[in-house]
Amino acid sequence: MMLRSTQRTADIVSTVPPLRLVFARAFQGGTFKSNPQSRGGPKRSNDRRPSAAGPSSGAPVRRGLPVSASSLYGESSYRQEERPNKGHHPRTTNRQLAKLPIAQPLEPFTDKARHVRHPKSQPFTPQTYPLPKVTAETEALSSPKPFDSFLMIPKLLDLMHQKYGVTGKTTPVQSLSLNHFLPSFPAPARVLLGGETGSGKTLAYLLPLFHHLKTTDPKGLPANIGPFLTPEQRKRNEEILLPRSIVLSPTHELNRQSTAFAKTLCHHVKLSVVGMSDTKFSGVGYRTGPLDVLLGTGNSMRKVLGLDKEWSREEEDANPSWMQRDKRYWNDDSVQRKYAKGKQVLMRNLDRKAFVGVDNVDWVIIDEADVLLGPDFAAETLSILNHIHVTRPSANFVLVTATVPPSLMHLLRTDPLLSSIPFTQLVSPGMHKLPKMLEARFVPRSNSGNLLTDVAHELSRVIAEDGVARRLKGRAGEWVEKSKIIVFCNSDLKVKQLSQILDERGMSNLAWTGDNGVRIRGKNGVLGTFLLSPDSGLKRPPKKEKDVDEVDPILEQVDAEVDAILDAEAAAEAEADEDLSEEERDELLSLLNGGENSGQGNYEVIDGEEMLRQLDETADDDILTPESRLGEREPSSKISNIDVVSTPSASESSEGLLEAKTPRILITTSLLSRGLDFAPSVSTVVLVDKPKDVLDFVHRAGRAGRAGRPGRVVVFGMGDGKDKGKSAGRLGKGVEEVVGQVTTGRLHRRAT
Ligand SMILES: Nc1ncnc2c1ncn2[C@@H]1O[C@H](COP(=O)(O)OP(=O)(O)OP(=O)(O)O)[C@@H](O)[C@H]1O
Repeated sequence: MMLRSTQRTADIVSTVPPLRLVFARAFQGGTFKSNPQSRGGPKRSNDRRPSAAGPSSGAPVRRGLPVSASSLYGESSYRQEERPNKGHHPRTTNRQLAKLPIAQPLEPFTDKARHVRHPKSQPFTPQTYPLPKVTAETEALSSPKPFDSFLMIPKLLDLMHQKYGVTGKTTPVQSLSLNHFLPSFPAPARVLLGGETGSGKTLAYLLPLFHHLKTTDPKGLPANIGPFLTPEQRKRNEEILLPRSIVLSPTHELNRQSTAFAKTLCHHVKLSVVGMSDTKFSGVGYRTGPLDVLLGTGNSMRKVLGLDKEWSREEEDANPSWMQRDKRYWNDDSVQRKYAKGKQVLMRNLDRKAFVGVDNVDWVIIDEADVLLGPDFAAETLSILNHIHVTRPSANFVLVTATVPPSLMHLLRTDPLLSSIPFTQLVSPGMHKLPKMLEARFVPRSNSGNLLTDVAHELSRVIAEDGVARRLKGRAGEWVEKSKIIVFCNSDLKVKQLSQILDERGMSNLAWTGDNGVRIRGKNGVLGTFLLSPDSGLKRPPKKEKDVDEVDPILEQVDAEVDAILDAEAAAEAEADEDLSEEERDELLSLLNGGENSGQGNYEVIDGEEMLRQLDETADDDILTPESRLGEREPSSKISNIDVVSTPSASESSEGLLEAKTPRILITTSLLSRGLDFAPSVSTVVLVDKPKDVLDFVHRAGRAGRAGRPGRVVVFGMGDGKDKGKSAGRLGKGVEEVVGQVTTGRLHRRAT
């Protein structure tokens, strides 16, 4: 009897994974021994039928079963009628016992053993999901057209004419999007909008969004916004913010830039926009009632929607960023009264941990969808989509991306919500290609072995090269802004190390990492000097024109004042961008030459043409073009009057003089590789470390060469230098071939 009972216990223990684990662990140490043969034998361990041969016929023996184990399952765990012989078992004699095989000791419990018994499921091998073929129809739909070929509202059309001129044309991805959404579209929309970096995807989703928000007939509006509100709706309007559209971005920097751009456009078309510009969400806290567009990162959106249960009031209170911002005003008696109501709303919402209702949401735009629906963020993003879908099943979803990895396509086909309505893929023919005007340059590892010194050296060359080009253009009557460079590293530590090296060389730079103070305060700050201004090309709207749907003017004023203070702080961090004055230059020259009258200096002021001429004389004519000669030259011992090329010895003495200049070099990580629209002055992207994969490469490189402008990407530590100066055409081909097949893994050599 005891034997049968222990047999079953051991069988259960050995086959049901969690139990087996518990028991194996509990009995490790020697008291419990089981015979492994019994598990692999013909009698299936989960087979509850009694053996016809009876309990003693070849049944393995378990010796030393602790009392606790038998009492745990006990005899009562068997129903009486299931027992063989209805519970009457012949007593096992000592002789019978002696004939039974001796139990073999159980193999010690190891991870390996566990792995063998429960092999992990096969790793996910993504299928490849080819992008839609570029057909004659796609070509036609994506061909650039004048903006007035689409039936958008006149105010939007005016804006486009202002920005890109009356002869301006849409980009391919904008044509695809406008053709699909205007004047009407099959609702609810499920659209995947794809185009290469810098191809104008922001407008490709904002134009149809604004058009439809603006043209929706007020009678057809959700009840909370319509003119005839019930008392409940009125109450809800007073309690909570009710956006009609939501735009999600992966980073605060991108969110702030998109918000600034959307606000600029909305000043003209009269739509209300709120961006959760803070790393927390003070911008939303005060506000209630209808709103047209709410922008935020996935995380902040989850918080304001009340989906982030982890978030606590204490955490918010402890955060100095928004508390400082608020206290600055609330400690002032005269304004305190004015904001009492706003404060009340904020505090109440903080307590109930939900600021935003989805009752009116008609549009959800997911920018950089391959990140937000990628392995790291998919769960959070899907929780937002599901939350909205429950209340607003008719909401339109638009996914925007420059790269479509198979994991995204897989999700679109397998996720219950996303697969419920197939996504229409509006993908521009240039998708998965590098921008046409991007030149690639490979810098092999130097023998010195000091990568960061090599990088500093290369940066000097790039600055000198751009300086000469700028000077030559200036002579031809074209004013060109000083060029800027973005350097991507793989770690914050390397960003800081490189920044230090450049500081030591007197090369003013901005190191931007996740823990950057300005970033945490909720501003892009001095980073703004690298970004394209949101209102570039647009006339400023008249001051008195106030947005009709805009929120409380007092709160707007608060925002404006806060912005002014934060801007002033940012400005203090970055002094004005000016050329060296005559005086400064002379001083610098004197320093570099070891003192005014030392007579030992090798430095002089030369202009760009002279620099080119001198370089021409020394360069190897067979290999290099006049432009690339600059790049091949050792750091100059001259100071051009355009840009300063510093050497270590120069930098030591000139440090103080140069550091006040606005940084022309931005050093960062992949944090800034997504979506940000950098100013045309950003001529070059430098990749210090190998990007994580080819997608990462495409996005980093794509910060230059935007909107059809020329740009260059300098890749360190790859190639043998022979690829120098090769155009992006060949490079792009490689990228195109592999980019759609990458989920994770190493960067493909061919793609770089
Ligand atoms: N029709 C157009 N004509 C000329 N320039 C345009 C047009 N549409 C957009 N641009 C410009 O192209 C630049 C890049 O636009 P945008 O930032 O939207 O690119 P993107 O495709 O979103 O890039 P990324 O993939 O890096 O996010 C912007 O400076 C924008 O002003």
